[in-house]
Amino acid sequence: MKSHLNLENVGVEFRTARGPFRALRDVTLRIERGEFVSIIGHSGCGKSTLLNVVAGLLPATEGVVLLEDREVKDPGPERAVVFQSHSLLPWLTVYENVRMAVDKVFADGKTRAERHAWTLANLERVRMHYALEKRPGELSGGMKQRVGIARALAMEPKVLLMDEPFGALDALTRASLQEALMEIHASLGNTVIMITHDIDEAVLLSDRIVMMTNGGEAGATVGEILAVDLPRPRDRLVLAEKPEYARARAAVLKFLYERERHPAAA
Ligand SMILES: Nc1ncnc2c1ncn2[C@@H]1O[C@H](COP(=O)(O)OP(=O)(O)OP(=O)(O)O)[C@@H](O)[C@H]1O
Repeated sequence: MKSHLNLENVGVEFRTARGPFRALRDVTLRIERGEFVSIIGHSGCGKSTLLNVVAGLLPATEGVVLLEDREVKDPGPERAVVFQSHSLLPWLTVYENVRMAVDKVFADGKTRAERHAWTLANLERVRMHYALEKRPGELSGGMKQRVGIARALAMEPKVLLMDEPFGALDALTRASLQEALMEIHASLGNTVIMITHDIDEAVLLSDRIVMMTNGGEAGATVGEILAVDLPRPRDRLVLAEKPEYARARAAVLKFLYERERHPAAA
């Protein structure tokens, strides 16, 4: 039986001035509807490349990505992406940035009044409804990320793809956005794939953590997959006391550390 999202033997080779460069090989992943999956691995191992293939922004050289049995070939609103640095349009207000996406996706499906209400509802979800008229230049990094998340959610994506969404934020803002993301995930049940460098973040948020090998000449692939069996809703302070949390954390740390010492290990 196929899963909701299937990556089947995905490989990516880039053409460069110095000849072909193999970034990924043989990545096979099955992700269920509503699952929260983190991707972790050393810098440059191919995490963004993998996410871009799922987003439809980059074609796979080999293999396929199937979402509900349909092959992913192009970007689409059912796979919304949130990047590390926000990608809001600076000349539009907070409201307009989200409304534009809503208008694009629901041009036929919703009336003007419904699109207005939907825009506000998504900004409320990330607690940015009090800053509708501000422009990105007037917002903090955390606020911009909130608007980016609202815009992605407003498209009602089947899959939310996040490339180090909180990487550029201070620890407190990061924690508050992690809380917001957990609430949203609990209420909407989206499938989420998130790249992170932060082991605690991965354990706190994920159902499974996909650990990537470094690749080297041969290209990176899935090394290990760790299931995080911690009950939800999760409270970071309570979790910190749980042996399962410490076990999961140690397993990821061990994987990354061993890859650091033996970079070529598959
Ligand atoms: N367009 C491209 N052309 C050639 N090589 C590329 C291209 N994009 C990425 N690469 C190479 O592919 C490899 C994987 O890059 P990628 O950005 O996916 O890594 P990453 O794991 O997301 O890194 P980081 O954690 O530092 O963001 C790197 O060696 C990178 O230099």
